[in-house]
Amino acid sequence: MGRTVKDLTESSDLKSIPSEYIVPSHADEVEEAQQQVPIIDYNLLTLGSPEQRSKIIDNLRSACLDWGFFMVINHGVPESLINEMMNLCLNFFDLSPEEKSDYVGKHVLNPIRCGTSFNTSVENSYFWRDYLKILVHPDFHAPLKPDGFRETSNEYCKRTREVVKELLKAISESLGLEEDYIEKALETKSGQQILVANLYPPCPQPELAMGMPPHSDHGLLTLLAQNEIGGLQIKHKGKWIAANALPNSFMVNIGDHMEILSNGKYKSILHRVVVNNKATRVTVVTANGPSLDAVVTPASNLVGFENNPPLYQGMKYKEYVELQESNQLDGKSCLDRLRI
Ligand SMILES: O=C(O)CCC(=O)C(=O)O
Ligand SMILES: [Fe+2]
Repeated sequence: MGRTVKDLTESSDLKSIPSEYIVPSHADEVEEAQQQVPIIDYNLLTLGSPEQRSKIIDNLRSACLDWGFFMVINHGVPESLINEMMNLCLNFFDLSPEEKSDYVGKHVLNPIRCGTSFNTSVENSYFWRDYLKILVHPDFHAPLKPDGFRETSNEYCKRTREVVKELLKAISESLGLEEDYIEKALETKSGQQILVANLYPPCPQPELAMGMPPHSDHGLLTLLAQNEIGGLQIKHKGKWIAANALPNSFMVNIGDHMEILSNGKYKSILHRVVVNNKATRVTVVTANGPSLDAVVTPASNLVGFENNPPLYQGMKYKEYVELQESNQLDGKSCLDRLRI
C-alpha cells in the first residue's frame, strides 16, 4: 500500500485530488431521503407482546422485500459503547505508519488488516477511503494499539452479534421458516463476524472521487453505525437515495447470502459512499455471516419443483469471501457467478 487517504489529506494543503482517485462520473440523480428507509423497533421485537412481535416481523418482511435496508432503533447497545468504539477506530487511524505496518498489505483472510481503497493490488483507480478490517468471530482478534481497543471491540462485537441473532430469528420467521432455521442451517453460532472501520477524510473534489463504489455485501446482515456525517446511498427502485440514519440507530442491510438462502426473495442491495469537502465521515461496520465452512444454498422449504427452482448454486462461504475480497469491488458480480 502507498499512502493512505488520511496521509494524503494531512500532508499538504490539497486543492485537487491525484489522478488515481478520479473515478468515472457518479453525479447521477440522487433523491434526498424523500422516502424513508424502514424503521424496525428492536425493543418491541424482542420484549413486546406476541402481537407486537408479529407486527414487527411483518414490518421486517416488507423492509426486506421492498428495500433490503432498514434502520434498527432501540437496539439496546449503549450509545456510549458505540461512541467509544468509533473513537478507538479514529485513534487506530491516527497511529504512525510503523505502528500499523504489521497489518498492511495482508492476504484477505488475515485476521487484521488495514489499507486504503478496497484492494489496491488489483485496482486502476482508488476510492477515497481508508479501512481497518478485523476478524472477531469465531476467533477474536484485536490490534495491540490503541489502548482499550481489545476490550471495547470485544464488547461491541458481542453486543452486535446478539442483535444479529435476534434479527436472524425474526427474518427466519418472516420467510415462513422455523425461528432457528438460519442459525442451524448456516451454523451461525460459529459464524464469521468481521469488524470494519471506514474513514472518509474530506475531499477537495468530492464530485470526482468516490468513498466506496456500488456493491453488495457478502454474508447475512451488515450493521452500520456512523458519525454525524452522511454519505451512504442505496439503490432503491432504480434510484440512488441518501440513507441518513437516525441518531443511535444501526443501518442494517441484507447480504448476498441472505439472498441465496431466501432463493432471491430478499435481495442484497447495491450501496455506495460519496464523499464531501467539509468533514470526515467514519463508520463502524460489523459484517455478519455464516460459518466459513457452511455451503450456502437456497432453503429447501423455499424451493419447489417446476414453478420455483433453486436460483443459486451452493458455494462454501470461505471461498465466496476470498473471491469477493481479492477482486475489484464491483456491484453484485460475485453473486452473479452463482446464479443458475
Ligand atoms: O461506510 C459506509 O457508509 C458503508 C460501508 C460499506 O458499505 C461496507 O463497509 O461494506
Ligand atoms: Fe457495504
